[in-house]
Amino acid sequence: MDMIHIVIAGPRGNMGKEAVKMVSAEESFQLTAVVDRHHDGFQMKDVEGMEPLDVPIFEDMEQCFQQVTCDVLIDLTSPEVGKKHMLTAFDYGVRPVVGTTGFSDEDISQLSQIAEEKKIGAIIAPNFAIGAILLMKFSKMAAKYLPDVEIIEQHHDRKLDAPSGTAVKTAQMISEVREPKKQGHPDEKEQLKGARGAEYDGMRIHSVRLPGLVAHQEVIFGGEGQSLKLRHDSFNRTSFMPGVKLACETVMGLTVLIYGLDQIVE
Ligand SMILES: NC(=O)C1=CN([C@@H]2O[C@H](COP(=O)(O)OP(=O)(O)OC[C@H]3O[C@@H](n4cnc5c(N)ncnc54)[C@H](O)[C@@H]3O)[C@@H](O)[C@H]2O)C=CC1
Ligand SMILES: O=C(O)C1=N[C@H](C(=O)O)C[C@H](O)C1
Repeated sequence: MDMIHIVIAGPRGNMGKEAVKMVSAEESFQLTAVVDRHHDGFQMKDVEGMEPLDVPIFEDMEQCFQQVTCDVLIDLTSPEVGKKHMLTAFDYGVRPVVGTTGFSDEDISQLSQIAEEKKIGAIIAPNFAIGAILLMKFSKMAAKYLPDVEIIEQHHDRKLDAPSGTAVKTAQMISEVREPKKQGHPDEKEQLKGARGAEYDGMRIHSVRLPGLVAHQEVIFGGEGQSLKLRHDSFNRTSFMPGVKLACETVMGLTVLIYGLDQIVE
């Protein structure tokens, strides 16, 4: 396989740090730069807390793409920043692999349209962990038979977006197979606002935020006299890295945007 030149945005974040380790350890990947909010002009090895690598740091994505070779941009920042980074990547013919969550449906369809027009591959993956992808697929399978479902996602208390990207994607996948349905009693009233969680197409999503958690999701199905619970836990961020690697390899052969690794993991 040809060497894949990679730039990582958000290299000091929880996910970015793991991605730097994974990319720099892979023989067929070369980390050519990182894009950080600070430390423009430094090398990673000169910055405390960064890996001791001879890799340049840029604060500006355009300058980065003008100065280093890049096939794939891995973005692990925030939705506003991630969208801007994707648009810049498309301008420079670079394929984005985006783990950042919190994009709206409009963002995704706008970015898909640009990728299609420019024939540049892109992947937005709300969850890179293989177990979480299987949880989404199993949930879709179960919802055909047990259409009453509630999603409970639990994350660390530094998370900015709620509900999680994974919970939204799970609800979207379930919606593809179940008849539109409003759950619970038709006359139910929330005595305390938010008690029934967020609503997605009649389904309820509950978001828990606590220190000590990483990323966890339960999908609970209810039927007459029975219940089915599907659960996935990420206990650390290394759990996401095989999916990031797979996305970087796969995006090289794409000419459209793929939303969700469920499209790739068959
Ligand atoms: N798809 C997946 O499997 C996963 C996705 N995530 C998502 O990834 C994103 C990042 O998560 P964490 O690493 O936990 O967050 P974090 O807050 O630890 O890291 C985000 C990093 O982005 C950096 N950043 C912000 N603006 C920037 C800019 N303009 N240029 C360069 N860097 C910038 C921040 O300085 C920070 O270091 C979130 O949206 C989260 O939901 C997190 C875990 C797994
Ligand atoms: O912020 C996180 O940590 C995570 N975010 C993603 C999401 O919003 O689904 C993926 C995973 O749950 C971890």
